[in-house]
Amino acid sequence: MSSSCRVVVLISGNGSNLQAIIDGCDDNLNADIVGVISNKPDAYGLIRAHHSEIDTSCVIAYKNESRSEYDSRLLAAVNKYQPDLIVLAGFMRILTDEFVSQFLGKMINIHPSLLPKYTGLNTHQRAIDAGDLEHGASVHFVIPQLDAGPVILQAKVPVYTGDDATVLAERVHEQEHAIYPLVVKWFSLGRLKMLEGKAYLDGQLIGPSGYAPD
Ligand SMILES: Nc1nc2c(c(=O)[nH]1)N[C@@H](CN(C=O)c1ccc(C(=O)N[C@@H](CCC(=O)O)C(=O)O)cc1)CN2
Ligand SMILES: NCC(=O)N[C@@H]1O[C@H](COP(=O)([O-])[O-])[C@@H](O)[C@H]1O
Repeated sequence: MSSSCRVVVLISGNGSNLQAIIDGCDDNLNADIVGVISNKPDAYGLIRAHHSEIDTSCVIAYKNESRSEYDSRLLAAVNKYQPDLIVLAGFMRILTDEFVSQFLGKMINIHPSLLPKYTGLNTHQRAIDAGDLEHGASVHFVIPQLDAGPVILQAKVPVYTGDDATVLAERVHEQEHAIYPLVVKWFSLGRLKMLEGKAYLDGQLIGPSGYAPD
């Protein structure tokens, strides 16, 4: 059996996606979360990690610290774990090109929209305001350009009349918790790769809207 995939998860908040991946790793013996790093000391995801006896650390931004200086400290904290995969799970900082370039093809993110729609923040309200009938989440490889990396897997949810951002977010979260652990499993089994800026599963090119079974 190949050695386990060493996974480091970066968070900023509640950590429900972290929890889904923790739970998923219990079944997927090929992945092992070796560290959780937060930029916020009060992130509930740190509690979740502690409950699962996962090592945690905080990298808190100093006042007047440049983005590059912060990312240098974050890089040192990440590399202590010697990860095979970095998972951004509600990590709410834009990472510098220098940081991202260290982990091309081994860093993924979950974004609460059907990319390429609604990169950035406040995606649920933007979908509601636009009158969209469907919304969702996307798992993608991380590249320097924000939320622009090749999409790996998407999940769609309906948008109902009367939805507010909180209700829609909860509907999206349910789908996030299903797809993110699956993508981590694919990567940990060596099935998922990023080559020349494109995502491949089992050697097959993944389309712009993510993997779609035949
Ligand atoms: N270089 C990259 N960095 C990050 C990516 C990426 O694709 N490339 N994904 C994001 C995750 N993300 C959306 O999925 C995201 C996170 C944060 C922000 C943002 O505007 N952050 C602000 C601070 C906001 C806050 O503190 O609430 C900032 O960093 O100035 C946008 C999108 C992770 N990083
Ligand atoms: N742009 C990044 C972004 O908005 N990510 C979103 O933050 C939430 C984190 O929830 P969690 O802390 O419960 O996993 C998730 O919905 C994720 O899609």
